[in-house]
Amino acid sequence: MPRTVSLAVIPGDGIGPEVVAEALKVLDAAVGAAAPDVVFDKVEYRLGAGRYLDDGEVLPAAEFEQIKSADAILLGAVGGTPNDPRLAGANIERGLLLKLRFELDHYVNLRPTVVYPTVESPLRDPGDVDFVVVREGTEGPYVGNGGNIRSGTPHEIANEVSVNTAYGVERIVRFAFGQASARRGKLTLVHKTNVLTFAGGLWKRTVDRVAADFPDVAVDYLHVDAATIFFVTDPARFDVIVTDNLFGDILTDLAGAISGGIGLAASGNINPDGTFPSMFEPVHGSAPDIAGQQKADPTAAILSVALLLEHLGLTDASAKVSAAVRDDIATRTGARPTAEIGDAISRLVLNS
Ligand SMILES: NC(=O)c1ccc[n+]([C@@H]2O[C@H](COP(=O)([O-])OP(=O)(O)OC[C@H]3O[C@@H](n4cnc5c(N)ncnc54)[C@H](O)[C@@H]3O)[C@@H](O)[C@H]2O)c1
Ligand SMILES: CC(C)[C@H](C(=O)O)[C@@H](O)C(=O)O
Ligand SMILES: [Mg+2]
Repeated sequence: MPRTVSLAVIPGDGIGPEVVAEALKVLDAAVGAAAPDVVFDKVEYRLGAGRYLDDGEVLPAAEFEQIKSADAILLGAVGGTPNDPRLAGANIERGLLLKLRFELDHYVNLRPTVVYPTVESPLRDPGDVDFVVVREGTEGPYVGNGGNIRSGTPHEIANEVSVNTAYGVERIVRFAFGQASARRGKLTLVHKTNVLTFAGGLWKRTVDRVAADFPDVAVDYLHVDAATIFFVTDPARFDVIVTDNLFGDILTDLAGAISGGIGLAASGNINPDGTFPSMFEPVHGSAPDIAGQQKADPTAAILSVALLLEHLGLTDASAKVSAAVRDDIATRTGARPTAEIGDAISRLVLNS
């Protein structure tokens, strides 16, 4: 009996559909080559800013229920041009993307960074860079715990309060220790404990306590501002970084930039207990400035497929995708259209 995997596909807006088309090409190639007994049953959902502008819907309940029952989700990118007034009432990011992450309890936002030896990194000599940011995905300043008074007046007061629970911090910290233990045994907590003493204190105490269960892991701490220095001057020092939702968001765009471009940065929004489907997506957004021009690098979406395959236990297929990306990057000389990159990586997968 073939195994069937139901995959919800949300191409989204801007470059989202362009990069997802290439990611699916590579997925099909990898599954054909390394997991021929697995059938991917893909269902596409047209969600995002474009859909909202068409019919006013952000995430209809019926579609959400279907997505929730899938085995996994592949997402391109959602959102329009930043600050487009037509989207002000919708808040696609919160109403769609964050709703999926929160409702599907994607408390692990896993964002790996590798600087491939031949890649054009803006760093002159990045060294052997291979780290993973374990970003908390369901708490922090992202929860919408805020409000304002006297809106629009010179006396407006706006609050956006970060929520950090002992339960939420402990589960992400434990996951990060597990990752470090399986990798090179080094965990760096990144926070801002010198100023955010309440939230930072909880994170620091949790790391110190959980450390006792992982004697094989060496623990380090950096304030987030200092961490940005080391991302540029010595990124090879990192193995696993654990941090909150907002710091993790910012650090992983920087990680993408140092690794040779945001078009290379993949991510997994993971529900480790498997109660809900995990969601895989590039770190980048819908890039309205280059949309529709075949200028987007689909590698981040393709590497997100590698994370998806690994999550589903299809490790050979996942390894083929990662190896094909590595080989493609090794021969890159200049800009290529989006589809050409997807075709080249698919060929490498099939020939491996
Ligand atoms: N996961 C998501 O769906 C997601 C993530 C980030 C931003 N967004 C949304 O996307 C929209 C645009 O956001 P932004 O401009 O801040 O960030 P962005 O990541 O879309 O773009 C930032 C810069 O990176 C470039 N870039 C991004 N992806 C690229 C790729 N694959 N290849 C080559 N260049 C690439 C863009 O051209 C742009 O110059 C906003 O609506 C934002 O909210 C969505
Ligand atoms: C679009 C936005 C809500 C999202 C985030 O902040 O998490 C994005 O920047 C990301 O990194 O996935
Ligand atoms: Mg981001």
